[in-house]
Amino acid sequence: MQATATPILKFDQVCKSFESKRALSQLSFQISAGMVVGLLGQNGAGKSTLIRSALGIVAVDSGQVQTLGENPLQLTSDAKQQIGYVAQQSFGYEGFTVERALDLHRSFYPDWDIALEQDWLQRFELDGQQQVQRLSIGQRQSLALIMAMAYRPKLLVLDEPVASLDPIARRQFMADLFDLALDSGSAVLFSSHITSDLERVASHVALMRHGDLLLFKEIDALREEVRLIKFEQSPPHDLPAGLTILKRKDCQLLVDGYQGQAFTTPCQVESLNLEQLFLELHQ
Ligand SMILES: Nc1ncnc2c1ncn2[C@@H]1O[C@H](COP(=O)(O)OP(=O)(O)OP(=O)(O)O)[C@@H](O)[C@H]1O
Repeated sequence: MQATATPILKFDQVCKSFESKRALSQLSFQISAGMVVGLLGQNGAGKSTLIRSALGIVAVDSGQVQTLGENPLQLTSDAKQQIGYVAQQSFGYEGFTVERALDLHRSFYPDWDIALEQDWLQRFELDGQQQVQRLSIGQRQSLALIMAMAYRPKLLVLDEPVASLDPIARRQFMADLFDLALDSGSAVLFSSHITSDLERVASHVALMRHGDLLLFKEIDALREEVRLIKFEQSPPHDLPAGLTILKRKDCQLLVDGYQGQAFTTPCQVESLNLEQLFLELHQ
């Protein structure tokens, strides 16, 4: 996938603590148009704080965040019109039917794509006459997704968007996310605990632990370059050039930057899928 050079979201050395608790630690990364970035990390790793900082819901302590080239705490209405956001907890519109809720929501966005809205209503099998408060949690989440996507925002931010969706809706939604990013020149940032979804649709993965960004990497490059090296004895001190150690445990090293380098001591080199990588990093 080609990503243009101008970053849609940029974090530079960003730190954020809540009282003495560190939520973000020296975070730096950039997201450009066409990128679908999956944010992965344990509970409390800092994913929501990162997302909220990007949207100006949370003020960072130090470093710089730029969202669509602006300070997220002072976004212009023009920039706000180009951001779509679905939070972990669902939204209001109680007392409205689905149709009336969409009518109201649509009125805020001049670039609303009615065909896209209708298409998604059908895919999620949402009934326009249904009262919002009678929708199941998954159906509400589906409606929230339509509301965040139908104006084809330049930046779409989703905090665990599919956790409440059934596997069919989830698969469909994740596939469409990718298409949307490609078609509309959008960037997508989403958090998920479902590594298989993330592996299937994300172009990049951002892996967080205790507020640190351990890895921000293209999925294909991750498959190629992250390896678990199992040595017969303690790992040697002088490793081949180009390797970055992600984790050291007993006779094992988890490394990034593997390109077929040869080791001087006997070892076994194993590739990992995303779930295995996640487990290795957290064991
Ligand atoms: N408003 C807040 N006040 C105090 N502490 C907070 C606040 N928001 C987040 N934290 C703390 O910051 C850390 C990161 O939380 P965050 O919600 O960003 O994690 P997360 O990766 O999104 O977790 P989860 O997967 O459970 O949603 C946690 O230790 C959390 O307790």
